[in-house]
Amino acid sequence: MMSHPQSLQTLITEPLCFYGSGSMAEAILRGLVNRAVVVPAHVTMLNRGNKERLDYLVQRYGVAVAGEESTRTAALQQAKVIVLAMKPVDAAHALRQLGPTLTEDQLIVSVIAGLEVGTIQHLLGRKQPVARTMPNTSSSIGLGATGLVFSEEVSLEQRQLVHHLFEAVGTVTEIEESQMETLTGISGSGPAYIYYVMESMIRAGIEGGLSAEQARELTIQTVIGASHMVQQTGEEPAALRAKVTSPNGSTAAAIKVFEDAHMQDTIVRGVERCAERSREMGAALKEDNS
Ligand SMILES: NC(=O)C1=CN([C@@H]2O[C@H](COP(=O)(O)OP(=O)(O)OC[C@H]3O[C@@H](n4cnc5c(N)ncnc54)[C@H](O)[C@@H]3O)[C@@H](O)[C@H]2O)C=CC1
Ligand SMILES: O=C(O)[C@@H]1CCC=N1
Repeated sequence: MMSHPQSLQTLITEPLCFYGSGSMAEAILRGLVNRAVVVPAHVTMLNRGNKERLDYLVQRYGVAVAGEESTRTAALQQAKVIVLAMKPVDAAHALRQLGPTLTEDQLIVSVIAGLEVGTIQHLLGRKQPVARTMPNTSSSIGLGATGLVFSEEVSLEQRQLVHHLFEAVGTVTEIEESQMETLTGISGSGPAYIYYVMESMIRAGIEGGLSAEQARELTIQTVIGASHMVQQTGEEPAALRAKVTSPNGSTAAAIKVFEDAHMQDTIVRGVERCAERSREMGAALKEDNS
């Protein structure tokens, strides 16, 4: 079941700590702050010592930051929810260090691709409550799509809190953990595929003589219109495509070029490869002894 953003947001008052403050952490933070579901002063952002980045986050969002080793430890200890938002390669070391400092009511929310609930608990060295999520960067404008799995240690209140967090920035789909990599291939990485198509359309527009601005605006409106059509009409994309494609017309000519290049199969293979790569990253983390 997919749950949708709520019009009346619940204010999250529990102290949150983003352990890793890069693109994904900022996308979630921006969505939460824009929707006023968190008190920025109750949110602490950590990184490995990039002070400029932390200064920017303070100025832009009014959050608290912890750049020094001592303040980092204190921020992690005080947080009710710790959002793991570092790159997979940095996660094993960070989790091993974090484990011994945790109390049992602290919730770990991971956004890290491939990192399984069992691996998180193994690296922490304890059966901590864990929510494994796969959001995407569209969370920053409230249009994210987040996949979600809970460990059995997560309480009802903690489940609700995680739903509130991610429903504030988009839709939430609770799934089985075995489906997480496929979901990553669709919605976690999916924005990049759409940008890739948009880049190609804009390039073709410019090469055909439109101004860069015209090509960009026409492409944006076309992508917005097409996705809203699928959502609002409830029709299948294939049926909507058929309505655009007059027999022997210009669209049919374009689709023929795509089919000759096996584009659909290529996209399916890309999604499958993304899922496989997430599994590879998860396996590497399982074996990481750093
Ligand atoms: N960018 C995206 O579209 C999505 C990313 N993700 C996941 O989000 C995670 C982060 O990705 P990005 O934000 O793109 O990476 P990023 O490179 O922009 O940010 C990573 C952050 O982690 C910090 N960090 C690393 N090790 C640390 C440590 N030991 N202590 C404190 N801070 C530490 C870095 O300083 C940096 O602030 C990844 O695991 C990725 O799988 C998930 C969904 C979508
Ligand atoms: O490329 C990555 O590894 C992350 C996971 C989903 C989107 N970006």
